[in-house]
Amino acid sequence: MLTTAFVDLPPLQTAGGTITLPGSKSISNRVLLLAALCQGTTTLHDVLDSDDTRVMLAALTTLGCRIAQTGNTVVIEGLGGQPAQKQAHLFMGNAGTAIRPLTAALALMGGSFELSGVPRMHERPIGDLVDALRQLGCQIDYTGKDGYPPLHIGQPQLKLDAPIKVRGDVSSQFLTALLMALPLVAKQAIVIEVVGELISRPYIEITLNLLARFGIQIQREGWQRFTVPAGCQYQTPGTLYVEADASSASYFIAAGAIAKSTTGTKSIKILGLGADSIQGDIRFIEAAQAMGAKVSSGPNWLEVSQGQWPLKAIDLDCNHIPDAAMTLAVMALYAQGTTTLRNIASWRVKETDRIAAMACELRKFGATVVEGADFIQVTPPASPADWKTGSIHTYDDHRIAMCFSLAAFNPAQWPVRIEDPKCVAKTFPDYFEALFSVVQTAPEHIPVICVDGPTASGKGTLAAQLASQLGYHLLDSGALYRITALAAAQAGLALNASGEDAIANMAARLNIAFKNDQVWLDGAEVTEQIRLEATGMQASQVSALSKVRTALVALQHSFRRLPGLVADGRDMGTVIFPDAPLKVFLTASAEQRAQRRYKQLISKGNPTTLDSLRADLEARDARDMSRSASPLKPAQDALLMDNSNLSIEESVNQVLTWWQDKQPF
Ligand SMILES: Nc1ncnc2c1ncn2[C@@H]1O[C@H](COP(=O)(O)OP(=O)(O)OP(=O)(O)O)[C@@H](O)[C@H]1O
Ligand SMILES: Nc1ccn([C@H]2C[C@H](O)[C@@H](COP(=O)(O)O)O2)c(=O)n1
Repeated sequence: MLTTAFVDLPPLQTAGGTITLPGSKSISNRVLLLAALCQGTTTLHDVLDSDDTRVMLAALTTLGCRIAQTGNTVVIEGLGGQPAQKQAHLFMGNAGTAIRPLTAALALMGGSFELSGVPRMHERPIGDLVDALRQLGCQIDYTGKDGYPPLHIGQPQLKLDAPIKVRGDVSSQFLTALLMALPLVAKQAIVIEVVGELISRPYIEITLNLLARFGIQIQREGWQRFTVPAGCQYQTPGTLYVEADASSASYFIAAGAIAKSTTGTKSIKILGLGADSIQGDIRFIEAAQAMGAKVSSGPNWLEVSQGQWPLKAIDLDCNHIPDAAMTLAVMALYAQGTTTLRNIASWRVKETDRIAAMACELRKFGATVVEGADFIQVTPPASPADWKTGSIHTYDDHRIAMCFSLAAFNPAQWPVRIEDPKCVAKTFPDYFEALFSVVQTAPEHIPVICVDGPTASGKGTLAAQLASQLGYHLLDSGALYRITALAAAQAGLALNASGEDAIANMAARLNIAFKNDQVWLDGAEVTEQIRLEATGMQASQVSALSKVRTALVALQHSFRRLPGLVADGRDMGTVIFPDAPLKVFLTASAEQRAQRRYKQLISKGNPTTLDSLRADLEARDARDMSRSASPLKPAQDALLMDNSNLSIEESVNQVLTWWQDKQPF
């Protein structure tokens, strides 16, 4: 997962490949709770691992439920209708799919429970559910603001004869919560009457479908009246597979519709759900098709490619796909004409006020946006020249981060900045990694920051920190020369012109792997070995051989991957990435460098002397600078930085400032 302050998406061009999506949040949290409420053991496969499901799992564990988790498989020993702990404080984060059904279940079972969440959760209404539960005799108090969490739940005095009325026009989760919890107390039939027009009906269908899998057959009259049958009891289905998340699929369906196909790979194939999914957001496919997407499907898969282009504007009631409809709003940027998405009032009470947020962020691209109480209307920029770009504020809302990543396909080829990308952890922690695995762009669009300079100037330290702060890949090109030198020395080759052909041959076929902070050569860990001063000197020797340098070029280019690269070495800016938008030539006095290396080696327990180190590094620099093949020198357009008197933090901040100065946002 990207944990950086922002991620800059380079302009994207094509899409193609196969992706397996994480499990559905709606299904995961429902089945976790149902498995906890019933008697017996349930094994749930492909469960989503995200912030919201962790909130549910933590709450169930606190309530005394025995849960074993291995990867995405969760085995739950049900509580059999009563929590083992009758007193608890449960932190619900910002997980609406956790707090609502848990409130209902705990209020009916009774005890003494505090339910609270993040500040935004305390702004999300729950009053309609509490009102419904109070009709049943549940004891629920607001401990903050009336109508909103946090809540205190006490011991109920249940009266279940009269039909329960619940509002259905603010959130369907209130009805879901009652439907999931009432079987706990259904000694007699219990009737729920929905007041107002029920929104987001497909989510109720998921609830009914999953309840049926757990042995509860709810009787439904239209969308206004639901009966929980007398004497019904949760029964474990034993094993259950969670479908991939249909809302998460919307970003990849949209990418397939917007992007040109990659040559040879015709489309994006999405694994984990098919068009027959039980999730309401699967109907996003129809909306995407109406806009021009070409979609085919089979058991557990979807395949999407560009159909009509430009996309067609639509005017759609989105009540049935409230979450995925946000993706349509970004697709509208690529449509001819004005797209209107209606009946989306529920957006206003989600993770943020999504109508206001979407309007504000879409305007950053030059779109004309009209917003109303329950609709949004998007007219794209008139021509590629009218497109602008921006830094997308994400409001701690995973869907805003994910859907705006699609703006990186803009025809003006602007990069797009997404702030706080880790907010996707709510439902899709590895969203950006997944996106980068199925979208492509020309290498010259992928930014590279080059850091070249002499030995022990701090290149590696600087490059690693830049990469970590920008979420970029890292190329330590010196390590490649060090590994080559080690392999050559181990093979007994002469590290000079007489061994050049053999070493170059070997360099072209190196079997290396970088795993976390470890370096592996031919299945053996060589992390410490390649960092020895002696290996550095040998690396300097083999790096003077031009055939060896040529043999390592393709490998170095292969590190240029989305979303960007920081590369450190001697010839990054001059030879390997001459088109890099930022080249830094880092120096420090020989005295400073010798002292830094001295401290580094002594702290690792490697005895040495300052004088010998200084002599070695000066000899190494002299060879690196004087060789005929790609000598160490600043690129013509490099920015020079002498960090003799700068701290690491100051050096990093200086380069980040230079980098920011080059951005359009
Ligand atoms: N600005 C700085 N101030 C003080 N110490 C620094 C600074 N930058 C780096 N260092 C320290 O100097 C040592 C050498 O840094 P680093 O290994 O990053 O250099 P390098 O240029 O990559 O070396 P080499 O080319 O030999 O791989 C490290 O211990 C690092 O923590
Ligand atoms: N791009 C590069 C990177 C490294 N080398 C050579 C020269 C160095 O002395 C040696 C070890 O590099 P270090 O790990 O100290 O950065 O490898 C090069 O020629 N070109």
